[in-house]
Amino acid sequence: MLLQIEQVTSWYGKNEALKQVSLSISKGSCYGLVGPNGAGKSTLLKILASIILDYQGKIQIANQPNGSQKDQIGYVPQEICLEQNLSAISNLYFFGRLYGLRGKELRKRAAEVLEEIGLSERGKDKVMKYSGGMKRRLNIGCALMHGPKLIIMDEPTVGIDPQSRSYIFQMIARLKKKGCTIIYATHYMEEIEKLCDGVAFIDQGKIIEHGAVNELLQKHAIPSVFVKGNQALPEELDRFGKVTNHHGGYLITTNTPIPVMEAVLHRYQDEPEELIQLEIVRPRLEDVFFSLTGNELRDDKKALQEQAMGGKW
Ligand SMILES: Nc1ncnc2c1ncn2[C@@H]1O[C@H](COP(=O)(O)OP(=O)(O)OP(=O)(O)O)[C@@H](O)[C@H]1O
Repeated sequence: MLLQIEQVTSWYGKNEALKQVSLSISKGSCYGLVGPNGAGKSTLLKILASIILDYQGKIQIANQPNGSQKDQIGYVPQEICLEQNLSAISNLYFFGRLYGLRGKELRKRAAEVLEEIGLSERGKDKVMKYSGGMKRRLNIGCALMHGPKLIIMDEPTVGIDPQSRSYIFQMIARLKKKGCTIIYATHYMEEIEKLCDGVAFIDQGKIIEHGAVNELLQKHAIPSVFVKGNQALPEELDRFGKVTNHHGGYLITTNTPIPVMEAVLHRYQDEPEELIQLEIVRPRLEDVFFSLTGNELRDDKKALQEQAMGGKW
């Protein structure tokens, strides 16, 4: 394990923002932290990054005594934290100096990071001329200057275009390949499915479930078979699972999709042209969250997506 979080509890005044949070995160993994607004994600990440120092519990990075983790961690805050009047290179120099880099070493590292975030050609431009996506990438770059082994990203894809999102995903894959560990907080389940090996669901300051993404899908969510056609459904399908109307067809929620599909194919064998669609619908992490909490991840999902994408998701 690279990181052990044990029984971490934290307050803002009387508001208990984190309640006995415990997690183990292995080296070289990308670990997702998902939860609705106000769940406690940012608070946990700020504690890990030593921005919030007042908490109860224990945080241990492998081979580091408790409390000396700062240099091992790169923190990408939710808000863009850049000096708009300076160039990308100057911003990188600033963060590099904070971590003790100087002279040749500082310049070399800034050039490497610019390359890594795909901004080498624009390094001398002022940040104010950058698009939202470029600023996000530079925001990440600043956290990479000191070569941390644990990188904490707090919703790094909010407000960016699809190309920059995809670029950030590729960066994360490269960082993982180099052996870095990433903790990635987001509202977007599809990002977790794409990027993460493990995930923790957090709600009202508590971890409500955690584990490998595939295991959680298997444990909590049931696949379905979608059938659309001009024949009535075979009656025996009722015994395989719940049948609901869905998009002009039927959805049979079942742990045994193959016999369901066989029964449907049997029904249509003499008139196959009458069968319009037959497919297994795999469960999504969104379904797992819903089955655990009874809530959608976000009531304001659409609003935030629209804000993020300027209407285009
Ligand atoms: N600076 C603060 N002062 C007082 N309360 C705060 C502060 N920051 C967060 N909180 C409260 O702590 C709880 C956890 O907030 P936190 O920002 O960690 O959640 P989050 O999951 O990151 O939410 P979001 O997705 O909206 O960023 C919420 O009830 C929030 O209102």
